[in-house]
Order: sequence, then structure tokens, then C-alpha cells
Amino acid sequence: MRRYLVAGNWKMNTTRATGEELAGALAANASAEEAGVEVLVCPPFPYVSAISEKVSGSAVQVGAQDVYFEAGGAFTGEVSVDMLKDVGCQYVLIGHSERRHVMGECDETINKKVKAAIAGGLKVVLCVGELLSEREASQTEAVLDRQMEGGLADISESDANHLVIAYEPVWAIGTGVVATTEQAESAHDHLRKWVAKHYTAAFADQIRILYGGSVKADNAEALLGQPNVDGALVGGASLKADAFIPIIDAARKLASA
Ligand SMILES: O=C[C@H](O)COP(=O)(O)O
Repeated sequence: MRRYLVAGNWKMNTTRATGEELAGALAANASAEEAGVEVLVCPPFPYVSAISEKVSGSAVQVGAQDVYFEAGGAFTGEVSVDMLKDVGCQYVLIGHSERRHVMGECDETINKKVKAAIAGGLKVVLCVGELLSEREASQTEAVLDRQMEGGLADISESDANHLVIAYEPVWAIGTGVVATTEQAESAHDHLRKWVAKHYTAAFADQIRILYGGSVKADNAEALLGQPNVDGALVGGASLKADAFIPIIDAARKLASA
């Protein structure tokens, strides 16, 4: 059985103090490792170190929101895989829609980042998802195929073992317009079939596929209850403990059912 992953992407939010307070509440809530659920927070770069210390000794893991593919050198503004590991990251988000559509990141760059992160020992959450215009033009599956092919080019199955996929329809991110359970399940099923076709059926059965886009306490259980939805990548609702913990609780409930 796949273990749920509930991840909070804080984006460019929190102060050091509010981030530490939030992390402290999550650490208290997830004080011990749980069989069915894994919890992850992805703070802004400047706070990663402080948040790692705050959750140390709890079951909460820490990830970064991006990484650069070079190991070091003259790359102003960028951070390397080793730097992230040095400050306590186990995971990194790569290819988030805001990186793709606001910062203009392309699949080739995303692929380099995925390779560097896995080679350096980080687990990767690769984000994919279509724009509203692409969904309306019935291109959702073609867009997902293109992003998977580009992002995972020349990545072996043993490397892909360190990978989680996050399906995040761009039109659902930060809008309050959540995908229906049918829309989410259909996209996740398509992504799992893509993995089966490009790797193996056994591997496709194991890989976790998260849903992201306006996940809240009141829709989490229905989304996470879909057969191919293995967790959530949560933005806005991950910024307050009393909004995020009920989403973790929904995963706990389903995992123990
Ligand atoms: O990474 C998280 C997603 O972009 C979802 O954000 P949201 O929960 O605020 O819609």
C-alpha cells in the first residue's frame, strides 16, 4: 500500500517567527513516525534551517521549493542540492507551476534539476499540470505527457524511485476552484499509466501521485480517498496549523481504514 504524503508548500509566505510557530505546532502533532502518513513542509529558503531545527526529533520532514542543477560556482541567487541537504532538506519541489509560468522554467531545466537532486540524494516532488485554456482545449493529457516526458527524460527506474509526482491543475492553484474528485482521479490514473508505460507496471503501482490545487480540510478526504490520489501538495491551507492538521488527519483516517 502506498503511504500518503501530505506536503505544505509555504511559497513566499511566513516570517521566521510565524514559520517557527507553525512548524512547532506541526511537530507536536506529528511527534512520532506514522505507518500510513508522511508529513512534509517546504518553507522559503531563508527559513529552511530554522524550520529544520524546529521539527527535529518529530516526524515532520523538510523540503525546499526549488534547487539549481549545478553543484556550485557563479550562479547568483541559486542554491545547490548539497546546500539544501546541509540545512536539513530531505525533499525538493521541482517544476511547480509558479516556477514554470511565472519564472519561465522549461522542461529541459526541470529535467536537469530532477537529475541533480536525485543524484545528490534528495527526494523530488515533480509538479505537473495544465492551464485552464489547455483543459478547455482537451489538451490535459497531452500537456501531462509532455511535462512527464520532458521532466523525466533519461531518468532510470531506480532513480525514479526517489520521485513523487504532484498533479496540480494550474486553474485550481490558489483559486478556491478545486478539481472534482473525477477530474483529479482521471488525471492521476493517466499519470500512473504513463509511468507504467515508460517504466514498469510494478513501479507505477508504487509511485505516489499527490493532488494540489485548493486542497482544504473540507475537500481533503474526498480527494485523498480516490484510488490514485496518494496525498496532497497544499499551498494556502498549509500556512495555519488549524487548517493543515485536518488535512493530515484526513490522510490518517483513510490510512487506518
Ligand atoms: O504547491 C501548492 C499548490 O500550488 C497549491 O496551492 P493552493 O493550495 O494554495 O491552491
